[in-house]
Amino acid sequence: MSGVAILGAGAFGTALACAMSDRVVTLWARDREQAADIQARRENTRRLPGVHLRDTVMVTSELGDAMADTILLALPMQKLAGFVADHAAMLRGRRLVACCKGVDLQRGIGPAQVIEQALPGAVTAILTGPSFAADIGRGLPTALTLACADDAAGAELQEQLSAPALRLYRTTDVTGAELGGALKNVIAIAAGIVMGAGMGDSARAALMTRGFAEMVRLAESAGAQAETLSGLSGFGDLVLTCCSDKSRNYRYGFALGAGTEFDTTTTVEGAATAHAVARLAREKGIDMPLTTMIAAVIDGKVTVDQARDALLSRPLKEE
Ligand SMILES: NC(=O)C1=CN([C@@H]2O[C@H](COP(=O)(O)OP(=O)(O)OC[C@H]3O[C@@H](n4cnc5c(N)ncnc54)[C@H](OP(=O)(O)O)[C@@H]3O)[C@@H](O)[C@H]2O)C=CC1
Ligand SMILES: O=C(CO)COP(=O)(O)O
Repeated sequence: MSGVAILGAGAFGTALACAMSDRVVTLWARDREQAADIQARRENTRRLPGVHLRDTVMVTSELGDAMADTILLALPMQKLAGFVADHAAMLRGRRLVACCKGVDLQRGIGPAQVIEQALPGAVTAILTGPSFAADIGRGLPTALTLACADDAAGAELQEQLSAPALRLYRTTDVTGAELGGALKNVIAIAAGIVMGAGMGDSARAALMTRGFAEMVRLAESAGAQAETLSGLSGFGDLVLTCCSDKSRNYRYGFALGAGTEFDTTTTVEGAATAHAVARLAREKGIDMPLTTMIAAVIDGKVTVDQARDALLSRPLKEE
């Protein structure tokens, strides 16, 4: 057994399958009809329409047929714990690369720890960084971070998962990489709110900068290195997601700011993560005013105007 399998045929899993289709790669969808449809049409019309899958991408709904030595888990963050617990026997002994961005709401931990709790001793890694599925799927150049605490295993994964248009950088700072990816989604919601409410580009730049300060503060308190947050998985993804309406987190925030409807079935990782992180910040005594305010706006506990006024009237301080 060798090779790569991607579990989760959402937008990102499908895009990664496209990027790695210079070799045979397996894509697993939980829905039998959807798997058959993607396999026959060579297109995931539900999650990534308009992107063609080469014949080297094998699509299946049989999990047993999607087992390889390296497994990419491309599921929403809040579904990861249940999935790895349900399929622990099948996943044991494989290298597991989490591709999701977020903090588990119930457990207050990131994807690597979620996997390690279900599968103690597993080789786990994180694949994260600035990358819209639509861009990757179209073969546009993308650079991502591959984080693995075991540097030798990380180097092997870096070689194995790099592809012609997908350039992977490596780090052993798993906590920094996963917190960068998780927290930038919360700030992207905030950036969307700012733009949706018409507060302007300058306000967005201020918010991104102060949001980045919060990201570094929390990550350092969790043992991460500040430089990791300045890399692709933190700063890189923050810029991408706060400045593009291709981002679902940004679009969700925009709808909150503009007071318009938003499709609640859309995957918006920053919403649950805002609550998980606001709780962590409270417990650890870390000052995270933006994240805390975003969680309150999402819950409808404060309005966008109240949030703006409260943030602007905080005591003046050094930068
Ligand atoms: N889209 C993007 O541009 C990027 C996304 N990511 C990250 O990738 C992760 C996945 O996002 P994305 O692919 O976009 O999300 P999508 O909403 O496009 O797809 C989610 C996928 O997960 C499947 N799924 C949901 N719940 C379960 C479950 N319990 N068991 C098995 N499969 C399940 C869905 O299946 P079904 O269709 O049957 O509901 C669907 O295939 C997120 O953490 C996101 O932050 C990272 C970088 C870029
Ligand atoms: O993480 C992403 C880009 O790097 C995708 O962002 P959204 O989940 O907000 O669409």
